[in-house]
Amino acid sequence: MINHPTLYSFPTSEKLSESLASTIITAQDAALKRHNTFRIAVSGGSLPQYLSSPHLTQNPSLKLDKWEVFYADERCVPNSDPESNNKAFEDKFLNLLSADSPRPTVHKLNEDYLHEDNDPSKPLRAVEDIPTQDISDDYEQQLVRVFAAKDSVKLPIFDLLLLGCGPDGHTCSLFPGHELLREDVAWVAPIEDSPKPPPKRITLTMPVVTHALRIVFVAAGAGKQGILKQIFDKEEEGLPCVLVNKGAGEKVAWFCDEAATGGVEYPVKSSL
Ligand SMILES: O=C(O)[C@H](O)[C@@H](O)[C@H](O)[C@H](O)COP(=O)(O)O
Repeated sequence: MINHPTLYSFPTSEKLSESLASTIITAQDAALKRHNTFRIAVSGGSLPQYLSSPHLTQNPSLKLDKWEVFYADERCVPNSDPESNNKAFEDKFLNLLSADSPRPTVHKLNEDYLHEDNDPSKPLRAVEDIPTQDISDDYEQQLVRVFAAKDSVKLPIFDLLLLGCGPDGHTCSLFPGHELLREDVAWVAPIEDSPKPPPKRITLTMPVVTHALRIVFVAAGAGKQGILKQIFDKEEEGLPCVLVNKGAGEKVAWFCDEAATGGVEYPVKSSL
C-alpha cells in the first residue's frame, strides 16, 4: 500500500512508548545528518505522557542540544498554567531528563501578550481581550527565525510532528468544518472559538502539517475506536485527521493500541 499512512496497533502502552522513542531517535539522527538540527513540534492532550517513558527520557542517543521544539498548537494561557501544552511538555518530558542532560531549545508562546498593555508586570487580560492574532504572529516569527524567512521558504519543513487526534477527528487546533482548515498563507494561525476548551489557541496550519517530513499521531484507548474507524475505514471527508492522512500519505504513521484499533478494518501492524 504505497502512499497510505501506516497504522500501528501495539499490544501495550509500554510497547507504544518504546516504539515512539525509537521513531523519535531515528528522526532525530536523520535530521542531524541532514542539517545538524532537529526541528520537532509536539501537541498537547494525552500526547506528552507518551514522552515520559525512560525509553525516551533516559535514551543515551538523545542529542537534545540540537533540538528546536515547537508546539503544534498551544492554548493562550500562561506557560505554567495547567492548561498549557508547554506545562505538559515540561512535566512529562523536560523535568524527567537526568540532571546533567542538555536541555532543548523550546519555543514558547510569548506570555507578554497575555498581560494588559503586553506588559508582564501588569495583570493578566480578561479572556475576551487576549490578542490571539498578535500571539500567533509572534509565534510564526519564532518559526521564521528557525526555518528562514517566509519569502525564501514557502513552508517550513518540520523533521517530525507528534500529533494527537480528538474524538471529533481534530488535530492540532484544526477542527472539523472550521474555516481555519482553508488557511493557506499563514504558518501559524489563531483560533478564537475552539470547541475544545480553552477557546483561544494558536495552531500550525494544515499546509505546514502536511509539509512535515514525518508525522506521527498517537491515539490510544477504547475512546479512540469510533473516530479511528471514521478516519481509516470511512475516510470521512473533511475530518482534519483525514486531510492529514490524504495530504501527507506515507509520511504519516499512527501509533495506537489494540483498544483503539479494535474493529478497524484498515490493515494494522503490531510492531515497527
Ligand atoms: O492542545 C490540544 O488540545 C491538542 O494539541 C489537541 O489537538 C489534542 O492533541 C487532541 O485533542 C487529542 O487529545 P487527547 O490525546 O487528549 O485525546
